[in-house]
Amino acid sequence: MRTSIATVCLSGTLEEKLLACAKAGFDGIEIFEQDLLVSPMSPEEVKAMAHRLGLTLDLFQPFRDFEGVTEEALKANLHRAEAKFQLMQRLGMDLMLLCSNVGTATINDDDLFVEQIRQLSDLAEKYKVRIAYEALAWGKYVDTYQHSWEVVKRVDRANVGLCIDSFHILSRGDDPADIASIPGEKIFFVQLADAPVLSMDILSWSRHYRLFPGQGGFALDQFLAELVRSGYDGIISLEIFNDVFRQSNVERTAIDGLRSLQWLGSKTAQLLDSNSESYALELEVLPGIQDATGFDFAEIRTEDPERVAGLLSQLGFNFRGQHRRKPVQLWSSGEAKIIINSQRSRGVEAAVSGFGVLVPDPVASGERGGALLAPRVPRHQTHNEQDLPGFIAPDRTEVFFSSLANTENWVQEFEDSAPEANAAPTGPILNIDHINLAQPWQCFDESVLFYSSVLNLKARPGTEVPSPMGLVRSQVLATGDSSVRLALNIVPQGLESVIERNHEYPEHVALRTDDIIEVARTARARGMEFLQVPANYYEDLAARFDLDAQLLETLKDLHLLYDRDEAGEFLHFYTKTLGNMFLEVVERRSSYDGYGAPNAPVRLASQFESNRWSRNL
Ligand SMILES: O=C(O)c1ccc(O)c(O)c1
Ligand SMILES: [Mg+2]
Repeated sequence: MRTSIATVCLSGTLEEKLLACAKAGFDGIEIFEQDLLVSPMSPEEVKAMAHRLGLTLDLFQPFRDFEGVTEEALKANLHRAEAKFQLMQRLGMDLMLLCSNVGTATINDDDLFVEQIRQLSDLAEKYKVRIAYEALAWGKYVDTYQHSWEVVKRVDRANVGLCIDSFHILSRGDDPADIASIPGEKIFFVQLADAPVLSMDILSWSRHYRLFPGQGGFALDQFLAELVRSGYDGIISLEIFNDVFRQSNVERTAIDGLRSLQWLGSKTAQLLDSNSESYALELEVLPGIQDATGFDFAEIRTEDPERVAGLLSQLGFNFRGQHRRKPVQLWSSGEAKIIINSQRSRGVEAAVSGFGVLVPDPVASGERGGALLAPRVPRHQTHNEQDLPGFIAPDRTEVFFSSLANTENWVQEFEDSAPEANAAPTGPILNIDHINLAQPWQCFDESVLFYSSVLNLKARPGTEVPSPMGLVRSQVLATGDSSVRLALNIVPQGLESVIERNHEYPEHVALRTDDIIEVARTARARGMEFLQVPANYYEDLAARFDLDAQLLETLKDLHLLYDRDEAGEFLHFYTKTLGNMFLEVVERRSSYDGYGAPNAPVRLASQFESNRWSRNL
C-alpha cells in the first residue's frame, strides 16, 4: 500500500510539513493549495525538496466550483483551471482534485455537468493532467459518490476519474458497498478520514473534527475493503481537517497518521482474508496481533517510596522485595503487582509512570509496536535480567509486554532481599481492575489510536463527566473480555492554569477485591485516608436505589460509592490523592462491567475540594 497525506492535516510551514511526512515514512503527499500559496518556496523548490526527501507529490487540491455554471462563468473557470495546470507543471504534478460545485452552480443538469467537465478534460489533456472528481457531502447538486460516478462514467474520458473520500460517504450514513462495483482504474485517488460520532451539520463536522482512521466511529476497515474489492491499487491518503492537529507537534501528527494507516491496512487485510481472494492492493497484516490476558503490573514513580509503600500495606499488599540492583520495590496481593520506582524521581511526589500487560508472545507484540512506529523505552538491563519490550505512549506512560514465563523471571529479580516473602502471599486485593490515565488535550486522539493499536484494545463508547475544573471527556479501551481496561480522561483546557500550581490531573490504578467492605474497614483501622464523599451523595443514592438501610449506613460510614445496572452492582472507594496519583478499590458484583460513571463527578469535585484546601488555591 502506498501512503500519502494532505498537507492540510499538519501544523507548521510547508517545509516543516514535508520534512515531517518524509521522516515519518510516508511515500507521498497531497499539496493543499493554500499551503503553497503562503509559502516562500517556489513551486520548483517544492518539487526539488520533495524529490530530495523521496516524497511523491500525489494530488494538487482543491479545485472548486467548476461545473453547472453559466457559459460566462465557465469561461472564467477554464481560465482559472489553466493557471493551475501550469502551476502543476512547475510542481511536476499530474493529478488534480475537482470538488463538486458547492457555491456557484445554478443549473441542475447532469448533461451540463458532463459537457463542462469534458471541456476541463480537453484542457487538462494539454498539460497531461488527470482530474479526480470528488462529491462533497454538501455539494449543491452532486453530493454522493454514486452521482459523481454517474457523471464520470458519462464524461467517458481517460483523464477523468473519481476521488473517493470516506468522510463524504460515511458522514451521510451512505453505504459504501457500491464502491466495489466501480472499476478500480476509474478511481484515481482515495482519501481516508475517520470522525467522532456527532450530530451536527456536515460541513462543520468535516472542517473541524475529522480524525485519523481508528480514532473515531467510522467502520473504515469495511470501507477500505470495498475499495480493495473494486480492484483499486493506487495511493491511500489521509485528509484530516482537525483543529487540534493544526496546532500539535507536526512530527508526532505525521507519525500518528502513518500509524493509523498501518493499523487500518492490517485490520482490512484480516477482514478480507476470510474471503481469501487475491487483490491488486497489497495490505500487510501486522505481526503479533493478540489479546492481552491481564495486567502484569502497574508502576508508580515516587521520590518518597515509603509513603506509597505505606498506602499499599494499608490496603493489604505484601512487600515482595527490593530489586537487587535498583531503588525499586515490588509489592503484591493476589495477581496485582505494584512496582514502586524511585529512580529518576526527583520532584515527583507520586505518579503512575507505566504498566505491563500479559500476552502469549511478548516478542511479537514488541515487533508490532515497532511496525506501528511506537517509540521504545530505553532499557539498561544487565546480565540475567528479564528484558520486556516497552513503548512510550503519547502521554509518556511506559507500556510493557510480558508473559507468565517472563514474569516469573523478573519477579525473581526482587526476591533475593526478602526470601521469606517468596511464597507470593495472597491478600484481599485480587488483581488490577483498570488504570486511569490523564491525557493532555493535544494528544487524546493520538493516545486512543496508540493504545488501541499497540495494545490491541477496543474503544468503548465515550462519556463526558462534569467537574469543577471543566468537562472531562472519558474513553475506555479494553480487551474483549475486559481483562485489560484503560480509562483515558482528557484534561479540560481550562484546567491548565490549575495544573501548573497543582501538578497534574491525578491518575489512578483501580484494584479489584471481592470484599470491599472488609478492605475498607481494615484500611481505616490502619489509618488510611479516604477521599471524602459528601452526605448529599448518600441522600441521592437512597432516592435512586432501594437500598437496604444497613448497607446505606455502611457505605456512608466507609466513604464507599455505589452503582447498579441490569448486569450487577459496583462498590468502590478512593484513597486520598498522593502527588499525581491515587488508588481506587472496586468490587464488581454479578456481571457489572462499568466504572461507576454516575459517581465520577462526585470524585472529581471531592478531589478538587481537597486539593483546594491543601494547596490554598
Ligand atoms: O472541506 C472542503 O472544502 C474540502 C476540500 C477538499 C476535499 O478533498 C474535501 O474532502 C473537503
Ligand atoms: Mg476529500
